[in-house]
Amino acid sequence: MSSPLKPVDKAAVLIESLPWLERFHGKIVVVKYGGHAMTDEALRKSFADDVVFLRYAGLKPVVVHGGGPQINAHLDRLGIESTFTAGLRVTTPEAMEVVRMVLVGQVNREVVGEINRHGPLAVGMSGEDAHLFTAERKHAVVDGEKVDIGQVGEIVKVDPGAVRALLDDGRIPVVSSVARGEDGSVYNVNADTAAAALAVALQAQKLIMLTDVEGLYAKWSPDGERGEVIDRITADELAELLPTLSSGMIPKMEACLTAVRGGVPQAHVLDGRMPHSLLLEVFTDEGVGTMVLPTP
Ligand SMILES: Nc1ncnc2c1ncn2[C@@H]1O[C@H](COP(=O)(O)OP(=O)(O)O)[C@@H](O)[C@H]1O
Ligand SMILES: CC(=O)N[C@@H](CCC(=O)OP(=O)(O)O)C(=O)O
Repeated sequence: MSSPLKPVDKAAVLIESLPWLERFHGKIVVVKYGGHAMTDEALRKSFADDVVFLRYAGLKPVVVHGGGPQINAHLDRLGIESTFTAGLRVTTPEAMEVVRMVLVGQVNREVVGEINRHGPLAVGMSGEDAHLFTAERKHAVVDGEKVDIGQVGEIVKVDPGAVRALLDDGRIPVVSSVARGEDGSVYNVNADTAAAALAVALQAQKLIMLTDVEGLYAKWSPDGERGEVIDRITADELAELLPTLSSGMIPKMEACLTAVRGGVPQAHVLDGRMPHSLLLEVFTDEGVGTMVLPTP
C-alpha cells in the first residue's frame, strides 16, 4: 500500500510515541466507549484496532462500554417510551430488562467480538459479575429538587478483583454498566459513571471517554450553538462549570471530576467519530479533545 508519508516522516511519527510508550508501559488505561461512537462499522473496527494496539504496546486497557442509542432503538421497536432527566435514562422495570439485554447481551458481545478478531484478548463482563459494581438507587437533582428516575444506580462499591485477574492474564476486560444492589435489585448505571468508578478503583493512569463531540465546548445549546473546545481544565474549574452543563455532558464531566479527584492523573473526552482518536491521544504530543487535570 502506498503512503503519502516519506520514510523519514513515518519514522518521526513512530519515534514521537517513544516517551509515551515509556510513560504508560504496564499502566492501566480505562476507555469509556460511548454508544454514539459505535454506530458505524468502520469506527467499530478502528476502535478495536486501537485498543489492541494499546495492549500490544504494553499498556493495560480496560473497556467500559455504553449503548444509549442501541437501547433507544430496542425500546422504540418494543414501543416502550423512554425519557432522560439530567442526562440519565428514567428506567422503569420494563425498560431495565431491555437495558440489561441490550448492554450485556448485544453491545458487550459485539465489542468483545470486534476486539477478538485480533486474537483471544477480550473477555466480557457485566458489572454484576463477581460483585464488580454494587449500586444504590440514585435520584436526579433538577433545580435543587430530588427527582425519582427509577432503577438508576449510583455505584457505592467496586470490587475490581476479577478485572485485575483478567489484566494479569493479559486479557482486555470489556465491562457493561449494569450493577446489583445489596438487596439484589438490578440497576442501570450510566456508563461514564461506571468507567470513572472503575478507573478510581484500579488507580488507572488515564480515563478516556469516547463520545460524539470534539470535546467539552465552552458554550453549547441544543439548537446548534458551539463555543471553542476546552483543551485543558482543572478539577476546580470543572466543578465550577458543572452546574451550567446540560444533557449527556452532565454525567460525563461529573465522571471526569470523580476520576481526577479520586487519584486518576488525567481524564479525557475525545471525539469517537474520528478514527484512531484514542491512539492520537495516548501516543502523540498534541493530544486531542478535552483533558481534565487535578488542581495544582
Ligand atoms: N458543553 C457541551 N459540550 C459538548 N457537548 C455537550 C455539551 N453540553 C451538552 N452536550 C451534549 O452531550 C452529548 C454527549 O453526551 P452523550 O450523548 O451522553 O454521549 P455518549 O453517548 O458518548 O455518552 C453531546 O453530543 C452534546 O449533544
Ligand atoms: C442511567 C443511564 O442513563 N444509563 C445509560 C446506560 C448506557 C450508556 O450510558 O450509554 P452511552 O454511554 O452510550 O450514553 C442508558 O440507559 O442509556
